[in-house]
Amino acid sequence: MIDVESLRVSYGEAVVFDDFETSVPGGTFVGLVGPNGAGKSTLLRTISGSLSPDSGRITIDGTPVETLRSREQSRLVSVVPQDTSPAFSFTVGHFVEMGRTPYRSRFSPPDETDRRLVDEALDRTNTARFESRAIDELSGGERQRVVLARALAQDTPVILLDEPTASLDINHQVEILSLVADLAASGKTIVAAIHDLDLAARFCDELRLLADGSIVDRGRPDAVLDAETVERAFETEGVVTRNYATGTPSVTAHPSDTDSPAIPDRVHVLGTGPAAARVLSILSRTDSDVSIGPAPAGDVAAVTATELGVRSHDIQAFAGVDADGIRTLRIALHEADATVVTDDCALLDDDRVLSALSEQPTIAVATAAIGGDRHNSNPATGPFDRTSDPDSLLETLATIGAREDDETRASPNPRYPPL
Ligand SMILES: Nc1ncnc2c1ncn2[C@@H]1O[C@H](COP(=O)(O)OP(=O)(O)OP(=O)(O)O)[C@@H](O)[C@H]1O
Repeated sequence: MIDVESLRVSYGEAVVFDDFETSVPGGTFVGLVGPNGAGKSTLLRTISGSLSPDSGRITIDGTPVETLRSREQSRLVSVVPQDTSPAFSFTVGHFVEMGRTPYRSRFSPPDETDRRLVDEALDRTNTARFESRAIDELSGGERQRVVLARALAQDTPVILLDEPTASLDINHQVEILSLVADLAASGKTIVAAIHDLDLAARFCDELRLLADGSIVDRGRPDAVLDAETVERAFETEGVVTRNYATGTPSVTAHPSDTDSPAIPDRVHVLGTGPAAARVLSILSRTDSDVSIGPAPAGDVAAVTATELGVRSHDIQAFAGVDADGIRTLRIALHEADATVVTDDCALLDDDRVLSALSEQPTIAVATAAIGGDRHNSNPATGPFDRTSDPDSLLETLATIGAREDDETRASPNPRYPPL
């Protein structure tokens, strides 16, 4: 258990923390997230004892960190720093063995326990094959895993990591964070500064969201990562949805864009699956009133709609659209100023749906590039203009908005310029 009380830390005149408090329960993996300069590294450095606070107290399992001598500290806390470039050229084996220094007298050779812990650490971080190579000849990602191996060999109850996945490829990111989560599950207390919010949400037991030296929110990842809190901390607009593979929150930041084109007030979306979900996510960044449906309940688009607060006309999964569904669709279309349909939408095979759509300004989004299930390339699919790039969708919608101002919707089947 780590306890941080009334902490004040400054670099010269610049105060980073003032009267800062937090705690990390034993055996948990806590992620420090937040914008650049929030104080994540400073907090890690202070907990590890490498930076002295102006005032306040940090205790680990009840022992104040500042009262510990360096060797005692190193038996309690290991650190994987952000910058892992070593000052000297050691072999990987020798470097990892240094993790055992706090337990050995200066000139004694490594004993059986040292050897076993070093081997285990090399094994668990998948770095045993580098054992005899010089550490400064490894890639940044390989070196990062070796530095984690040293921390494992150090065998401390607390491990602090500053951006442990920064230079790792996606496979090793997941591998290392799974390992860190396993270590927490086996009783270690872990605090890691992590920039990638999706990875933090996926692997951490809890988050501390920091901004400007304060905790904006703390708790389980899905409680902390909501759009409003993320916007407040990062000062940018964000959309929080669910990662369907892992079930954990997924955060997409959208820079506040004051130049985004004016689009129609009400936009209806017809489609299912990831492509329609993406369209919803794009539209949810605008001021438009967005609706979707009919979409099968439980479909990724319907679920995303709920998460984004978009109105959804659900139908039972796998059920076709009955007369009631068509009526609902007609009403939704009538209420909307424009409709966006994904071209993999199975309902485009239904003549009643096509006829309803052709009375409206409609844009068909080609979905092959964005996870569409079924590329419907039949030009007879509909009299709609197509956008092949979903990111240009807003511009195309803006042209509809502009035309709507000039023309009435009197002409059926209106044509709009393709992108
Ligand atoms: N050695 C230093 N000397 C002076 N100011 C520093 C020093 N290290 C950090 N700071 C300042 O302290 C504040 C907190 O920095 P810190 O590195 O802890 O933030 P962070 O949340 O880890 O940021 P990042 O996400 O960019 O790594 C920042 O304003 C930073 O400029």
